[in-house]
Amino acid sequence: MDPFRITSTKVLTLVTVIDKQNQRILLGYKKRGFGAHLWNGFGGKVEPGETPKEGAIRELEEEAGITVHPDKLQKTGLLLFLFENDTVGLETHVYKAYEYEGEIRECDEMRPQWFDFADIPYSQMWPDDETWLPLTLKGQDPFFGRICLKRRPLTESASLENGVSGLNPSSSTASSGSTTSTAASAGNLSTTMTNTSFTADQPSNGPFEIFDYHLEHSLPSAPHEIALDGTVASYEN
Ligand SMILES: Nc1nc2c([nH]c(=O)n2[C@H]2C[C@H](O)[C@@H](COP(=O)(O)OP(=O)(O)OP(=O)(O)O)O2)c(=O)[nH]1
Repeated sequence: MDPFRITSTKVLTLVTVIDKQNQRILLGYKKRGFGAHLWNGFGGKVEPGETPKEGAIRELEEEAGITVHPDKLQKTGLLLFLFENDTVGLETHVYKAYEYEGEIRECDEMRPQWFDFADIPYSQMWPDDETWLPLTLKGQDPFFGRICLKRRPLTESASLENGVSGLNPSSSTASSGSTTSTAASAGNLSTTMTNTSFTADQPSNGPFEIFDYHLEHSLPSAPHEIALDGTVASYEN
């Protein structure tokens, strides 16, 4: 049985705010919850009745204190995070914004900070970010990614105990997304990697490591459908 086979998805959002002029990106240090102690974009679960874009705008406001007009929020990708032996996939709608309104502020969940493109703290981010965030920054988007994550070996996780909380990704509640048995779309294959392990001196990017990933640059049109093997049949903007 495929340990990355899913039976349902949860819909999440993730927003990166980019200051093009100064070549920097706004990230937030997650203080608690899923992915705690990692730097990440802003986002979370899409609530019932919300579109992913509406959810993304709400989460950005809640977590960073700033507002982005819907027309200024661009879809940069759709990432499907699959966790070993977890039948719930995280269907994550990824957006970017070059303009915002309001004052950036810290909240009890996130501490925002600007990072120069040259100093993005990948070693303290989810391990897959290094595979797709550069595509956003270089404008090589939108993209679709299927990312399979597995827990790091216990010895490594144990040494991370005080660093990153490794919650069961599907243990929290969220609105449910699509589940279908539709066949996969093809798209332009760009990258595939298997069994990447991290050395002891790069341990800080969370309790998970990449087992395998696939990124492609061509996206089918709406509405998307996630297949049980984690591939996507079409795409929603
Ligand atoms: N960059 C990156 N982000 C990820 C990965 N996996 C993953 O779930 N995320 C993002 C998507 C979401 O923005 C966030 C997890 O959402 P969440 O539902 O736990 O968010 P939350 O703790 O803020 O909860 P809530 O506000 O929705 O209640 O982490 C990943 O591998 N890389």
